Amino acid sequence: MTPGARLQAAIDILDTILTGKPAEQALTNWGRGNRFAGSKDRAAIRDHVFDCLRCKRSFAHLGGRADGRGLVLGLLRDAGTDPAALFTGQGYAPAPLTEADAPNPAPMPRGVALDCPDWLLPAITHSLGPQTDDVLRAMRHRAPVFLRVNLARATRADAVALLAQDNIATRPCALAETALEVTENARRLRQSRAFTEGVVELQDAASQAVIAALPDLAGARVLDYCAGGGGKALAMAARGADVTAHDADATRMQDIPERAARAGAAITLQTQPNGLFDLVLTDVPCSGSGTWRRAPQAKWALTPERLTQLAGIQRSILRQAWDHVRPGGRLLYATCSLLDAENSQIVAGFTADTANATLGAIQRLTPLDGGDGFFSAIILKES
Ligand SMILES: C[S@@+](CC[C@H](N)C(=O)[O-])C[C@H]1O[C@@H](n2cnc3c(N)ncnc32)[C@H](O)[C@@H]1O
Repeated sequence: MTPGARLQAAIDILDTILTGKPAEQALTNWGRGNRFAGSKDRAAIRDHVFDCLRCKRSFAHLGGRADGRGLVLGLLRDAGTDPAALFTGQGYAPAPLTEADAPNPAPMPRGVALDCPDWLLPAITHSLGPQTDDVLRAMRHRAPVFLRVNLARATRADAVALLAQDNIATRPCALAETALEVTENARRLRQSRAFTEGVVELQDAASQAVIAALPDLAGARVLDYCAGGGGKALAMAARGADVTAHDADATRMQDIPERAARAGAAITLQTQPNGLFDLVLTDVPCSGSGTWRRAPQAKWALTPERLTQLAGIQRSILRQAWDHVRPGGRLLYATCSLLDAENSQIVAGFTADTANATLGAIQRLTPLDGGDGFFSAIILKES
Protein backbone atom coordinates (compact mmCIF):
# COMPACT_ATOMS: atom_id res chain seq x y z
CA MET A 1 0.00 0.00 0.00
CA THR A 2 1.18 3.55 -0.68
CA PRO A 3 1.52 5.99 2.26
CA GLY A 4 -1.59 7.79 0.94
CA ALA A 5 -3.61 4.55 0.81
CA ARG A 6 -2.60 3.77 4.40
CA LEU A 7 -3.85 7.22 5.45
CA GLN A 8 -7.19 6.65 3.68
CA ALA A 9 -7.53 3.30 5.46
CA ALA A 10 -6.88 5.06 8.80
CA ILE A 11 -9.53 7.66 7.89
CA ASP A 12 -12.11 4.93 7.18
CA ILE A 13 -11.30 3.06 10.40
CA LEU A 14 -11.40 6.27 12.48
CA ASP A 15 -14.83 7.11 11.04
CA THR A 16 -16.06 3.70 12.24
CA ILE A 17 -14.49 4.19 15.68
CA LEU A 18 -16.08 7.63 15.98
CA THR A 19 -19.51 5.97 15.71
CA GLY A 20 -18.69 4.18 18.98
CA LYS A 21 -16.95 0.95 17.87
CA PRO A 22 -13.98 -0.23 19.97
CA ALA A 23 -10.71 0.51 18.14
CA GLU A 24 -9.45 -3.10 18.24
CA GLN A 25 -12.69 -4.37 16.72
CA ALA A 26 -12.67 -1.72 13.98
CA LEU A 27 -9.05 -2.59 13.09
CA THR A 28 -9.75 -6.34 13.05
CA ASN A 29 -12.84 -5.88 10.85
CA TRP A 30 -10.87 -3.70 8.45
CA GLY A 31 -8.09 -6.34 8.28
CA ARG A 32 -10.64 -9.08 7.48
CA GLY A 33 -12.19 -7.02 4.70
CA ASN A 34 -8.83 -6.01 3.18
CA ARG A 35 -6.72 -9.16 3.18
CA PHE A 36 -4.35 -7.72 0.55
CA ALA A 37 -2.86 -5.48 3.27
CA GLY A 38 0.46 -6.87 4.52
CA SER A 39 1.63 -6.91 8.14
CA LYS A 40 3.67 -3.70 7.65
CA ASP A 41 0.62 -1.94 6.17
CA ARG A 42 -1.57 -3.08 9.05
CA ALA A 43 1.01 -1.97 11.63
CA ALA A 44 1.36 1.46 10.01
CA ILE A 45 -2.42 1.92 9.79
CA ARG A 46 -2.81 0.87 13.42
CA ASP A 47 -0.17 3.42 14.48
CA HIS A 48 -1.97 6.18 12.54
CA VAL A 49 -5.29 5.27 14.17
CA PHE A 50 -3.93 5.17 17.72
CA ASP A 51 -1.89 8.37 17.22
CA CYS A 52 -5.12 10.11 16.18
CA LEU A 53 -7.14 8.70 19.08
CA ARG A 54 -4.53 9.85 21.61
CA CYS A 55 -4.55 13.40 20.22
CA LYS A 56 -8.18 13.59 19.15
CA ARG A 57 -8.84 17.15 20.30
CA SER A 58 -5.67 18.82 19.08
CA PHE A 59 -5.65 16.95 15.75
CA ALA A 60 -9.31 17.88 15.10
CA HIS A 61 -8.31 21.51 15.72
CA LEU A 62 -5.34 21.26 13.34
CA GLY A 63 -7.43 19.35 10.79
CA GLY A 64 -10.32 21.82 11.02
CA ARG A 65 -12.86 19.00 11.49
CA ALA A 66 -13.51 16.17 13.97
CA ASP A 67 -14.01 13.25 11.54
CA GLY A 68 -11.43 10.70 10.38
CA ARG A 69 -10.21 12.97 7.58
CA GLY A 70 -9.77 15.89 9.98
CA LEU A 71 -7.86 13.77 12.51
CA VAL A 72 -5.47 12.45 9.86
CA LEU A 73 -4.92 15.99 8.52
CA GLY A 74 -4.14 17.03 12.12
CA LEU A 75 -1.73 14.09 12.49
CA LEU A 76 0.24 15.25 9.45
CA ARG A 77 0.20 18.95 10.35
CA ASP A 78 1.26 18.17 13.92
CA ALA A 79 4.28 16.31 12.50
CA GLY A 80 5.11 19.24 10.19
CA THR A 81 4.16 17.29 7.03
CA ASP A 82 2.27 19.10 4.25
CA PRO A 83 -0.93 17.02 3.71
CA ALA A 84 -1.24 18.21 0.08
CA ALA A 85 1.67 15.94 -0.88
CA LEU A 86 -0.28 12.86 0.33
CA PHE A 87 -3.90 13.92 -0.19
CA THR A 88 -3.60 13.62 -3.98
CA GLY A 89 -6.71 11.60 -4.85
CA GLN A 90 -4.46 9.32 -6.91
CA GLY A 91 -4.87 5.56 -6.53
CA TYR A 92 -6.31 4.98 -3.08
CA ALA A 93 -4.97 8.21 -1.52
CA PRO A 94 -7.39 10.64 0.19
CA ALA A 95 -9.14 13.22 -2.01
CA PRO A 96 -7.27 16.51 -2.59
CA LEU A 97 -7.67 19.29 -0.03
CA THR A 98 -10.54 21.77 -0.18
CA GLU A 99 -11.36 24.87 1.88
CA ALA A 100 -13.22 22.63 4.33
CA ASP A 101 -9.86 21.08 5.28
CA ALA A 102 -8.27 24.30 6.59
CA PRO A 103 -7.00 24.29 10.19
CA ASN A 104 -9.13 25.95 12.88
CA PRO A 105 -7.68 29.50 12.96
CA ALA A 106 -8.48 30.06 16.68
CA PRO A 107 -5.73 29.56 19.29
CA MET A 108 -5.87 26.13 20.96
CA PRO A 109 -7.41 26.21 24.44
CA ARG A 110 -5.32 24.38 27.12
CA GLY A 111 -7.56 21.27 27.23
CA VAL A 112 -7.36 20.98 23.43
CA ALA A 113 -3.58 21.43 23.29
CA LEU A 114 -3.13 18.85 26.08
CA ASP A 115 -5.72 16.46 24.62
CA CYS A 116 -7.64 16.28 27.88
CA PRO A 117 -11.44 16.40 28.30
CA ASP A 118 -12.33 19.79 29.87
CA TRP A 119 -14.28 18.30 32.80
CA LEU A 120 -11.24 16.21 33.80
CA LEU A 121 -8.62 18.95 33.68
CA PRO A 122 -9.31 20.33 37.21
CA ALA A 123 -9.21 16.81 38.76
CA ILE A 124 -5.96 15.91 36.97
CA THR A 125 -4.42 19.27 37.88
CA HIS A 126 -5.42 18.73 41.51
CA SER A 127 -3.81 15.27 41.46
CA LEU A 128 -0.60 16.02 39.54
CA GLY A 129 0.05 19.64 40.53
CA PRO A 130 2.97 21.23 38.66
CA GLN A 131 3.59 18.02 36.66
CA THR A 132 0.13 18.16 35.03
CA ASP A 133 1.01 19.67 31.65
CA ASP A 134 4.16 17.57 31.20
CA VAL A 135 2.28 14.34 32.06
CA LEU A 136 -0.59 15.15 29.70
CA ARG A 137 1.88 16.05 26.96
CA ALA A 138 3.68 12.72 27.50
CA MET A 139 0.30 10.94 27.16
CA ARG A 140 -0.01 12.32 23.61
CA HIS A 141 2.75 9.92 22.52
CA ARG A 142 3.04 6.15 22.07
CA ALA A 143 3.97 4.10 25.14
CA PRO A 144 7.14 2.00 25.02
CA VAL A 145 6.81 -1.80 25.09
CA PHE A 146 8.24 -3.34 28.27
CA LEU A 147 9.15 -6.89 29.21
CA ARG A 148 9.56 -8.45 32.64
CA VAL A 149 12.49 -10.82 32.90
CA ASN A 150 11.59 -13.94 34.85
CA LEU A 151 14.57 -13.96 37.21
CA ALA A 152 13.62 -17.51 38.21
CA ARG A 153 14.65 -18.51 34.64
CA ALA A 154 17.45 -16.09 33.60
CA THR A 155 19.34 -12.92 34.47
CA ARG A 156 18.42 -9.70 32.73
CA ALA A 157 21.68 -9.84 30.71
CA ASP A 158 20.92 -13.43 29.57
CA ALA A 159 17.40 -12.38 28.56
CA VAL A 160 18.80 -9.49 26.49
CA ALA A 161 21.14 -11.91 24.70
CA LEU A 162 18.40 -14.48 24.05
CA LEU A 163 16.06 -11.80 22.65
CA ALA A 164 18.89 -10.51 20.44
CA GLN A 165 19.11 -13.99 18.82
CA ASP A 166 15.60 -13.29 17.47
CA ASN A 167 16.64 -9.75 16.44
CA ILE A 168 14.62 -8.17 19.25
CA ALA A 169 16.63 -5.25 20.65
CA THR A 170 16.06 -4.21 24.26
CA ARG A 171 17.62 -1.98 26.90
CA PRO A 172 17.36 -2.10 30.68
CA CYS A 173 14.78 0.19 32.28
CA ALA A 174 15.61 1.86 35.60
CA LEU A 175 12.11 1.39 37.08
CA ALA A 176 12.75 -2.24 38.08
CA GLU A 177 15.66 -4.68 37.91
CA THR A 178 13.38 -7.03 35.96
CA ALA A 179 12.35 -4.44 33.34
CA LEU A 180 13.50 -4.24 29.71
CA GLU A 181 12.30 -1.73 27.13
CA VAL A 182 11.94 -3.15 23.62
CA THR A 183 13.60 -0.82 21.14
CA GLU A 184 13.30 -2.91 17.93
CA ASN A 185 11.03 -5.63 16.57
CA ALA A 186 8.47 -5.73 19.40
CA ARG A 187 6.04 -7.41 17.01
CA ARG A 188 8.25 -10.53 16.84
CA LEU A 189 8.08 -11.07 20.56
CA ARG A 190 5.38 -13.73 20.84
CA GLN A 191 7.25 -16.01 18.43
CA SER A 192 10.63 -15.52 20.14
CA ARG A 193 12.38 -18.22 22.17
CA ALA A 194 12.66 -15.89 25.17
CA PHE A 195 8.87 -15.55 25.27
CA THR A 196 7.83 -19.13 24.49
CA GLU A 197 10.33 -20.50 27.04
CA GLY A 198 9.04 -18.22 29.83
CA VAL A 199 12.19 -16.09 30.14
CA VAL A 200 10.21 -12.88 29.51
CA GLU A 201 6.59 -11.74 29.84
CA LEU A 202 4.96 -8.58 28.52
CA GLN A 203 4.41 -6.28 31.50
CA ASP A 204 4.52 -2.53 31.90
CA ALA A 205 7.54 -1.24 33.84
CA ALA A 206 5.38 0.60 36.40
CA SER A 207 3.53 -2.62 37.28
CA GLN A 208 6.93 -4.26 37.75
CA ALA A 209 8.12 -1.38 39.96
CA VAL A 210 5.12 -1.82 42.26
CA ILE A 211 5.96 -5.48 42.86
CA ALA A 212 9.72 -4.77 43.02
CA ALA A 213 9.11 -2.34 45.90
CA LEU A 214 7.56 -5.08 48.06
CA PRO A 215 10.03 -6.46 50.58
CA ASP A 216 10.01 -10.02 51.96
CA LEU A 217 8.02 -11.78 49.26
CA ALA A 218 9.99 -15.05 49.38
CA GLY A 219 7.84 -17.66 51.11
CA ALA A 220 5.01 -15.17 51.86
CA ARG A 221 1.40 -16.34 51.44
CA VAL A 222 -0.10 -13.87 48.99
CA LEU A 223 -3.66 -13.41 47.72
CA ASP A 224 -3.99 -11.53 44.42
CA TYR A 225 -7.63 -10.52 44.94
CA CYS A 226 -8.20 -8.93 41.48
CA ALA A 227 -5.81 -11.16 39.53
CA GLY A 228 -7.22 -10.66 36.00
CA GLY A 229 -4.78 -12.23 33.53
CA GLY A 230 -2.28 -12.70 36.36
CA GLY A 231 0.49 -10.23 35.40
CA LYS A 232 1.21 -9.25 39.00
CA ALA A 233 0.52 -12.74 40.38
CA LEU A 234 3.25 -14.08 38.09
CA ALA A 235 5.66 -11.30 39.07
CA MET A 236 5.15 -12.11 42.77
CA ALA A 237 5.52 -15.87 42.16
CA ALA A 238 8.83 -15.18 40.38
CA ARG A 239 9.98 -13.49 43.63
CA GLY A 240 9.27 -16.71 45.54
CA ALA A 241 5.81 -15.89 46.94
CA ASP A 242 3.20 -18.61 47.41
CA VAL A 243 0.48 -16.98 45.29
CA THR A 244 -3.28 -17.57 45.23
CA ALA A 245 -5.15 -15.78 42.45
CA HIS A 246 -8.79 -14.71 42.65
CA ASP A 247 -11.02 -12.57 40.45
CA ALA A 248 -14.75 -11.82 40.64
CA ASP A 249 -14.85 -12.77 36.96
CA ALA A 250 -13.15 -16.18 36.87
CA THR A 251 -12.98 -16.13 33.05
CA ARG A 252 -10.44 -13.30 33.31
CA MET A 253 -8.04 -15.81 34.94
CA GLN A 254 -8.28 -18.45 32.22
CA ASP A 255 -4.78 -17.78 30.83
CA ILE A 256 -3.05 -17.96 34.22
CA PRO A 257 -2.36 -21.74 34.21
CA GLU A 258 -0.69 -21.56 30.77
CA ARG A 259 1.31 -18.44 31.66
CA ALA A 260 2.37 -19.99 34.98
CA ALA A 261 3.44 -23.21 33.25
CA ARG A 262 5.53 -21.21 30.76
CA ALA A 263 7.17 -19.33 33.62
CA GLY A 264 7.72 -22.48 35.71
CA ALA A 265 5.58 -20.99 38.51
CA ALA A 266 2.83 -22.54 40.64
CA ILE A 267 -0.25 -20.34 41.17
CA THR A 268 -3.39 -21.57 42.93
CA LEU A 269 -6.71 -20.30 41.55
CA GLN A 270 -9.63 -19.61 43.91
CA THR A 271 -13.07 -18.58 42.70
CA GLN A 272 -14.15 -18.01 46.33
CA PRO A 273 -11.34 -16.40 48.33
CA ASN A 274 -10.69 -18.40 51.43
CA GLY A 275 -8.35 -18.05 54.42
CA LEU A 276 -5.87 -15.50 55.72
CA PHE A 277 -2.76 -14.23 53.90
CA ASP A 278 0.45 -12.35 54.76
CA LEU A 279 -0.20 -10.00 51.87
CA VAL A 280 -3.35 -9.24 49.86
CA LEU A 281 -3.01 -7.31 46.61
CA THR A 282 -6.05 -5.40 45.33
CA ASP A 283 -5.21 -4.20 41.82
CA VAL A 284 -8.67 -2.70 41.51
CA PRO A 285 -10.72 -1.73 38.43
CA CYS A 286 -10.12 1.97 37.73
CA SER A 287 -10.32 4.69 35.09
CA GLY A 288 -7.03 3.42 33.64
CA SER A 289 -5.95 7.05 33.32
CA GLY A 290 -2.31 6.01 33.74
CA THR A 291 -2.59 3.78 30.63
CA TRP A 292 -4.28 6.18 28.24
CA ARG A 293 -1.25 6.13 25.92
CA ARG A 294 -2.08 2.48 25.18
CA ALA A 295 -5.89 2.69 25.53
CA PRO A 296 -6.72 6.22 24.35
CA GLN A 297 -10.43 5.62 23.73
CA ALA A 298 -10.90 5.27 27.50
CA LYS A 299 -9.74 8.88 27.97
CA TRP A 300 -12.66 10.18 25.94
CA ALA A 301 -15.19 7.65 27.30
CA LEU A 302 -14.66 8.39 31.02
CA THR A 303 -17.46 10.41 32.69
CA PRO A 304 -17.82 11.94 36.17
CA GLU A 305 -20.59 9.39 36.85
CA ARG A 306 -18.29 6.48 35.97
CA LEU A 307 -15.57 7.88 38.22
CA THR A 308 -18.02 8.00 41.14
CA GLN A 309 -19.15 4.45 40.37
CA LEU A 310 -15.52 3.25 40.25
CA ALA A 311 -14.77 4.82 43.64
CA GLY A 312 -17.70 2.82 45.11
CA ILE A 313 -16.32 -0.42 43.59
CA GLN A 314 -12.81 0.37 44.86
CA ARG A 315 -14.04 0.99 48.44
CA SER A 316 -16.10 -2.19 48.41
CA ILE A 317 -13.22 -4.38 47.14
CA LEU A 318 -10.91 -2.93 49.77
CA ARG A 319 -13.40 -3.83 52.54
CA GLN A 320 -13.87 -7.40 51.23
CA ALA A 321 -10.16 -8.03 50.70
CA TRP A 322 -9.24 -6.68 54.17
CA ASP A 323 -10.95 -9.71 55.75
CA HIS A 324 -8.30 -11.93 54.15
CA VAL A 325 -5.29 -10.09 55.61
CA ARG A 326 -3.93 -11.89 58.67
CA PRO A 327 -3.36 -9.80 61.82
CA GLY A 328 0.09 -8.23 61.39
CA GLY A 329 -0.18 -8.66 57.59
CA ARG A 330 -0.37 -6.11 54.76
CA LEU A 331 -2.70 -5.09 51.97
CA LEU A 332 -1.32 -3.48 48.80
CA TYR A 333 -3.92 -1.23 47.16
CA ALA A 334 -3.01 -0.47 43.53
CA THR A 335 -4.52 1.33 40.54
CA CYS A 336 -3.25 2.36 37.11
CA SER A 337 -4.91 5.74 37.71
CA LEU A 338 -3.45 9.21 38.08
CA LEU A 339 -6.49 10.57 39.92
CA ASP A 340 -6.55 11.23 43.67
CA ALA A 341 -10.25 10.31 43.71
CA GLU A 342 -9.27 6.69 42.97
CA ASN A 343 -5.99 6.69 44.88
CA SER A 344 -5.11 8.69 48.00
CA GLN A 345 -8.75 9.52 48.76
CA ILE A 346 -9.76 5.85 48.75
CA VAL A 347 -6.95 4.66 51.03
CA ALA A 348 -7.25 7.69 53.35
CA GLY A 349 -11.02 7.09 53.67
CA PHE A 350 -10.46 3.40 54.38
CA THR A 351 -7.78 3.87 57.06
CA ALA A 352 -9.82 6.65 58.72
CA ASP A 353 -12.84 4.29 58.99
CA THR A 354 -10.97 1.09 59.93
CA ALA A 355 -9.68 0.84 63.49
CA ASN A 356 -6.89 -1.70 62.89
CA ALA A 357 -5.61 -0.19 59.59
CA THR A 358 -2.55 2.07 59.24
CA LEU A 359 -1.33 3.64 56.03
CA GLY A 360 2.23 2.64 55.06
CA ALA A 361 4.43 3.43 52.05
CA ILE A 362 2.87 5.07 49.01
CA GLN A 363 4.32 4.95 45.48
CA ARG A 364 3.17 7.25 42.67
CA LEU A 365 4.43 6.83 39.11
CA THR A 366 3.52 8.83 36.03
CA PRO A 367 4.44 8.36 32.35
CA LEU A 368 7.28 10.83 33.03
CA ASP A 369 8.94 7.94 34.91
CA GLY A 370 8.82 5.90 31.68
CA GLY A 371 6.02 3.39 32.24
CA ASP A 372 2.29 3.75 32.83
CA GLY A 373 0.89 5.97 35.56
CA PHE A 374 0.50 3.85 38.67
CA PHE A 375 -0.45 4.31 42.32
CA SER A 376 0.13 1.88 45.18
CA ALA A 377 -0.27 2.10 48.94
CA ILE A 378 0.51 -0.38 51.69
CA ILE A 379 -2.11 -0.69 54.45
CA LEU A 380 -0.91 -2.49 57.60
CA LYS A 381 -3.23 -4.57 59.81
CA GLU A 382 -2.49 -4.41 63.51
CA SER A 383 -1.65 -7.72 65.22
C1 LIG B 1 -6.95 -3.89 36.86
S1 LIG B 1 -7.60 -5.45 36.57
C2 LIG B 1 -6.41 -6.52 37.28
C3 LIG B 1 -5.15 -6.71 36.45
C4 LIG B 1 -4.22 -7.78 36.99
N1 LIG B 1 -3.94 -7.62 38.40
C5 LIG B 1 -2.88 -7.85 36.26
O1 LIG B 1 -1.83 -7.45 36.77
O2 LIG B 1 -2.89 -8.36 35.12
C6 LIG B 1 -8.92 -5.51 37.73
C7 LIG B 1 -9.60 -6.86 37.89
O3 LIG B 1 -10.52 -6.75 39.00
C8 LIG B 1 -11.57 -7.66 38.77
N2 LIG B 1 -12.69 -7.30 39.67
C9 LIG B 1 -13.69 -6.42 39.49
N3 LIG B 1 -14.50 -6.38 40.57
C10 LIG B 1 -14.01 -7.25 41.47
C11 LIG B 1 -14.39 -7.66 42.78
N4 LIG B 1 -15.45 -7.15 43.37
N5 LIG B 1 -13.64 -8.58 43.39
C12 LIG B 1 -12.53 -9.10 42.78
N6 LIG B 1 -12.13 -8.77 41.55
C13 LIG B 1 -12.84 -7.84 40.90
C14 LIG B 1 -11.86 -7.51 37.29
O4 LIG B 1 -12.54 -8.65 36.79
C15 LIG B 1 -10.46 -7.32 36.71
O5 LIG B 1 -9.95 -8.55 36.23
